[in-house]
Amino acid sequence: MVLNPVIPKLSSKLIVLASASPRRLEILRNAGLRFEVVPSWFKETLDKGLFKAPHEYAVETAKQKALEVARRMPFKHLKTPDIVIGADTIVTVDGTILEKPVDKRDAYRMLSSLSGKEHSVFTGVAIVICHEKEKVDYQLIDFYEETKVKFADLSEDMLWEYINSGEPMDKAGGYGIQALGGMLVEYVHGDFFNVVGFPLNHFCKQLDLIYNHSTSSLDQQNASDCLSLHNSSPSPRPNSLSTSQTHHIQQSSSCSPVRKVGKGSQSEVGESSWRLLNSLSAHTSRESELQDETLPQLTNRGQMTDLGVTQHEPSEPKKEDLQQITELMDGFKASKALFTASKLCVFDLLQSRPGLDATQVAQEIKASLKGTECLLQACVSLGLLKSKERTCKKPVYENTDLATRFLVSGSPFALHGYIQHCNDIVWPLFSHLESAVREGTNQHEKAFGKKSKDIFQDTYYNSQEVKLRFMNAMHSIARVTGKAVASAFDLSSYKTACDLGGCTGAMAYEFTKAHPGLSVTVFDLPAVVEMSEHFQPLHTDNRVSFVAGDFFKDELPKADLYILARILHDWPDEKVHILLSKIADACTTGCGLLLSEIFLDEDRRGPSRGLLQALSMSEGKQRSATEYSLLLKSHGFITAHVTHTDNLLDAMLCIKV
Ligand SMILES: C[S@@+](CC[C@H](N)C(=O)[O-])C[C@H]1O[C@@H](n2cnc3c(N)ncnc32)[C@H](O)[C@@H]1O
Repeated sequence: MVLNPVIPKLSSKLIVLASASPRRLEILRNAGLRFEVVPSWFKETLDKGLFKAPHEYAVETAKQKALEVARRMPFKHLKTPDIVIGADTIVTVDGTILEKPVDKRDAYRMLSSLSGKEHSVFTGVAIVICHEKEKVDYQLIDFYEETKVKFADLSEDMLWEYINSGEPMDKAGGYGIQALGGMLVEYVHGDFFNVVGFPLNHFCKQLDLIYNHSTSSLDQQNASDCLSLHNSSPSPRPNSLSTSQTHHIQQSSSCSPVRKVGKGSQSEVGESSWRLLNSLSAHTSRESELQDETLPQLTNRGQMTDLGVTQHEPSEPKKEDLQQITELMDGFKASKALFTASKLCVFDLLQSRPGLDATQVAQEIKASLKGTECLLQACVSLGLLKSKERTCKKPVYENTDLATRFLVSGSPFALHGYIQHCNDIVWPLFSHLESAVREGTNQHEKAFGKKSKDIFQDTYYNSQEVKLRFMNAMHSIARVTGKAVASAFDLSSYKTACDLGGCTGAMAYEFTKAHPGLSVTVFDLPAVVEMSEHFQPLHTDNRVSFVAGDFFKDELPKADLYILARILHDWPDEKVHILLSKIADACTTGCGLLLSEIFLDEDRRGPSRGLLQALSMSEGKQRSATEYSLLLKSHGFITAHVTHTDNLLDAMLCIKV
């Protein structure tokens, strides 16, 4: 087994799979590789027409997926991976590339084009090796594998039975060879795993080449690559990797989708190309962001020895490390300054009257001059306000674009309501965080002087004022996130939807805007529905209606799509099962369930927004996409698509089978 000798060398490395495909995950796990899963946010929208051959498209997509994760992690996850693996599988038949079907009709189109014919399955793989010094450098190895598959003649009945099983939806070419789709296949020529989604054998050969055929450690090797490549034009890879196969080392500053690949048969290891991608460096400090990206990076070669890094005096703390730690220590001060300025309506005031000085602002918000000056200056430092100095006069203030967009209460994306909720509810809970951690219980009694079993009924809807504030908070977040969630999937086959716990209807309105054929019933507690008319948008074509009820107890409105946006994280598994079984009972086969939440990374190391929110949660918990998928699967829903919307919420579309 080629992979085995490599594994010990990889055990200390942070290896990341930039793919949410459970099949790839299983293939690599079964091979004994230890890795984290961080699904790529790269959208598979490259123009296929730009590529001379289909495999070039798959390789480029794999590369962009892996690079997106490699570049995101140092910022979003605050850690740099050692290796990121990206992959993309496509099916080609008669010169057409087939990816994942978007709906049943698309699945039918794909499968009928494969019926009775031989087709090719290509998986492009990219291995990105990251080197973190003052900034992060990347090396890229990419390759692809082709497998030929022949389908039997498929009758209409067979086709539809397979489509209705739900299996085709998240698979390239619309079939899964490892499950029911295996019954459609007459023969396979080449690597079977390649058809499942990952060419394991070719990948192992690549790892072997990288880690076992090096004459020195990879780090050392990479360091010398960095130096030589920074100063030279494209050159062959140094001896350790220059076997009889062809390797291309290029100093590449372009992400051009059309690129040269070594000549050779599809399964030859020599197909891979090596590149040092300086221009794609992720910078770890603000100053380095400002550097000319084309300048060569200085690598202190003197620090490297045969054993790796030499012993040296404890170095001065790095500026960016200090910055990171102080930002964490001061984070609560920044939040509270934002909450206070928002509560005192500073941003609304400066929107209607830009150019006021501190004395005028203090008068208007009825606060002390000293305190107001400090608050305004802090807001300038946080990028929320701009100040203009006037000769011999006091500075005057106005909103930045960020404040105008999100902090002015009348703006379409105003987060004013949510900020007040953070100030009035989340902040007191976090001030008892130590007790929450010690006791493992919610701190409602300490924070608000009363126990809470059901946070909605016992805390949020206890008084009209608190209820409206909570609804305002939900409304503002839904308006910011709603469009991305509503347009994440093709929902054209659904006519009626029910937004369970849809609150003010803000999310429902986004769904009707994004899908002209869809009507949405918002189902929420009576206390909420009675106030919903206060939040209706001015122009509405009445495709949103409201029904009052309790989704744990009452009958759910009939619909062919159910929406659960930011609902399940509030509840423990027992309650989630009660709700899901009610939804499953209301659904017929083919009904959809759209779930929108923050999905935790599978290794639970991020995103920190979700993990921090979990600290103040009472009954509920945050979950990963796989955990949600499994909960839904136990009620007969299979996951068709998962998407990270690049917004505050992720989304998953599941189908009842
Ligand atoms: C966190 S909010 C999410 C609101 C909305 N889905 C969104 O994304 O903006 C949870 C919603 O669930 C509703 N809810 C809580 N318990 C409920 C129950 N037993 N029956 C119906 N709705 C409920 C709340 O009133 C609230 O509107």
